[in-house]
Amino acid sequence: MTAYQIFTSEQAMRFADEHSELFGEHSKLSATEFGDGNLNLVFRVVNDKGTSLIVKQALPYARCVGESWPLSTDRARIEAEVLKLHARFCPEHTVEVLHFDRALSAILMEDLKQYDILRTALIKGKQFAHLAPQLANYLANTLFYTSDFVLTGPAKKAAVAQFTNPDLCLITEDLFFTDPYCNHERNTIHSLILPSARALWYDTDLQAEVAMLKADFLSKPQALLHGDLHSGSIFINNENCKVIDAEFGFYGPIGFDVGVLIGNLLINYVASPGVFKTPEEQSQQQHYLLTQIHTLWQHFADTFSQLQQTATQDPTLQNSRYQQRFLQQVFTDAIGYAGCELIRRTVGLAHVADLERISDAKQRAVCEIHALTLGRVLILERAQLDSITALLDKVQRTVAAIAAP
Ligand SMILES: Nc1ncnc2c1ncn2[C@@H]1O[C@H](COP(=O)(O)OP(=O)(O)O)[C@@H](O)[C@H]1O
Ligand SMILES: CSC[C@H]1O[C@H](OP(=O)(O)O)[C@H](O)[C@@H]1O
Repeated sequence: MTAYQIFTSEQAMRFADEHSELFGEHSKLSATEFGDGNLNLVFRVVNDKGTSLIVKQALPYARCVGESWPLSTDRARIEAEVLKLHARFCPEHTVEVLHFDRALSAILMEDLKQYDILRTALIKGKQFAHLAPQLANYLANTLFYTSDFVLTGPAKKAAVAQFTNPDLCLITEDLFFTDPYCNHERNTIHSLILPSARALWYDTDLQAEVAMLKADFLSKPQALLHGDLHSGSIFINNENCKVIDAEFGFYGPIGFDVGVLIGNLLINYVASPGVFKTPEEQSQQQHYLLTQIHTLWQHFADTFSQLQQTATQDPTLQNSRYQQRFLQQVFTDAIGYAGCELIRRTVGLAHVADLERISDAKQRAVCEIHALTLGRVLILERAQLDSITALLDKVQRTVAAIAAP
């Protein structure tokens, strides 16, 4: 067993060569580190015929901060095991893991170089009709087949233990639910929105609802979540979507995965006036996003409900009234988590390009205030938003009301 060491390009290349037949013998390999995420090293290893693979290695600290933020490298095991399990239930939309080395905390996986990162595609205004149905499929299958509807009590408890992920869950517990609602040094707040950000620190009604959502995140192990399904964790091209980066995976509330994804589509929605030049382009993009959110929820709910009716193993959970109530609660939870994602990506530590790339500071501030206002409304009013049309109507009305006060 090789002891852990941080890979150089040369070592990443050797790792890929040792664990894949793909390159063949006597291949001339080269490797480049090109990771742009917050946590890990990502290398692309290529041979002289252009065949390539990805090596991802967990550092013993958070890449975006440095050694002052130590982090367990066990996250690489979690990532590899979540991806492999999710691939069992939805292989078409999960990146393929080819090899995992526990000692080196390194994963060898397929290179999705024929795809674009969804966030980049959204910012460029690229539209794909298959985005929502495919991701709904991914969510419904991975979440249903890892839940109590299918697993026996003992199997579920073993799975919860296998995917206990304290370090990465703590990041979400802090960055998602705590920091944005207080004057925390980790926050990054652009000066023009300081009054709106500061209002969050004294908003006890909002803080009470965020506490409810956090308590569920801490104590509702419904299914094996991806745990960080933002638009930088999804690759897309003209035919397909694939999900990567499952290191935040753990057993948590199903609405969290659904909500983070919806939240990211809504971030692009509020950023559209700053990203797109003409009002036509903006409204086309916003229309596209609302249609995708509608399809995402509808397709997710239909697929999940179908699975509940046909594949539930536990006889008690076969009750149809229980199954409908379960799904309705997932929807309510998802709206709340979407609201939290809008807020934390605007004033927390980890910002996103949709808003950050808006070069005009005043325009960016307008979009950021829309994100905070919409996030707050979704968190506070989630229990009243009882259908996807009610949600989308609320999104449009809320943003229009701030745009034209
Ligand atoms: N399988 C892959 N194929 C192609 N590029 C990848 C793959 N996995 C990661 N990347 C690239 O590396 C970047 C960072 O990967 P990610 O898994 O998000 O790292 P982190 O965990 O540090 O956030 C992605 O934005 C993407 O550009
Ligand atoms: C210090 S981690 C901040 C932030 O980064 C993670 O995303 P990613 O690894 O995809 O860049 C996650 O969203 C964390 O909240």
